[in-house]
Amino acid sequence: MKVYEKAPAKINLLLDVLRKREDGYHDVEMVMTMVDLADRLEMEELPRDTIIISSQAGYIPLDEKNLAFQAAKLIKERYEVKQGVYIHLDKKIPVAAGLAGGSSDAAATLRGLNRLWKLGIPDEELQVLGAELGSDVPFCVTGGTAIARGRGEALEMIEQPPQCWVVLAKPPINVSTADVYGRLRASQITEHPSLDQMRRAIQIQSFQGVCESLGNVLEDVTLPLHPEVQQLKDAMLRLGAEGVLMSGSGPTVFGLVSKESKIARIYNGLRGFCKEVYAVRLLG
Ligand SMILES: C[C@](O)(CO)[C@H](O)COP(=O)(O)OP(=O)(O)OC[C@H]1O[C@@H](n2ccc(N)nc2=O)[C@H](O)[C@@H]1O
Ligand SMILES: Nc1ncnc2c1ncn2[C@@H]1O[C@H](COP(=O)(O)OP(=O)(O)OP(=O)(O)O)[C@@H](O)[C@H]1O
Repeated sequence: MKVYEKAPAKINLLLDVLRKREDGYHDVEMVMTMVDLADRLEMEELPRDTIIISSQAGYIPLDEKNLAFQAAKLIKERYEVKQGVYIHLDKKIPVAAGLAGGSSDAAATLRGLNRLWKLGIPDEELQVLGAELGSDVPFCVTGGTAIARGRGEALEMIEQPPQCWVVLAKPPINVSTADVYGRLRASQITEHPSLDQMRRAIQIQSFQGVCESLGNVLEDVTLPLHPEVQQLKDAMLRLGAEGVLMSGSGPTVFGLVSKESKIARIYNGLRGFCKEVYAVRLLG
């Protein structure tokens, strides 16, 4: 038997860091939502007790370092599943981009294997399992739009933001999430984005309000290290995006656009100096 799952990318409309914790993680306040750019996973049961990962993407690990492998191993161990699984990852989300590609693959693996092996695990339990794999995984289990607290695992579901276009552009540089958090001095953050203002803008479905409330304190670390991220933000604004922000720890920048007629200009303008550009919708 085979099951299929879509693993969409996430963006952070807001990312604030409150404090560094004893365990090395940071307490955050984030507003997260999904966009219509997704990896596709195919999962097939194997009679042997083994986990095999394949992918058309040549640049991700296919062994136990792969988050889908780790998710399959975790669910097999916890629920004492003796069968094995073959997982094919059709990667569409850029890797190490700040779009939670690996986390979403892990969450999709948990959902898929729950169905394949008829385990009947409720979403909340999958989220608890997911938190063992990464801070973004619990949100990716259900998707939607959420305020995430704690280290990202404490979720409060909220309504969808007003529908719009999202242009994503990833400059050709690698950014490590651990390195960005490691360089951040939480006590020295002077400007915190307003969660209340973002929540209100979403509540009243104000696109302009959402654009005005975008904020990510990790930009304070990534932008000085990688000036090309700031250049991308400036270019997006110049080309007509109504709100722009770096997603997660970067380096991907997203621009929110209300009118389809503006997309071609922004897309073509960015393609001039950035190979990885996508124009997608928010996942409603
Ligand atoms: C940047 C975001 O992607 C925004 O959604 C997340 O905050 C990070 O989520 P993630 O990639 O799933 O992160 P994890 O795999 O759990 O952690 C990677 C590393 O980032 C740092 N980290 C992560 C989350 C957090 N709240 N505080 C941290 O300090 C830790 O050093 C950790 O070792
Ligand atoms: N299934 C997977 N897909 C992509 N990368 C993976 C996967 N499994 C493990 N990795 C490794 O994880 C690292 C981060 O990749 P990923 O695409 O998840 O980053 P990200 O989008 O920055 O995530 P986040 O936004 O959660 O910080 C890469 O170095 C990659 O080699």
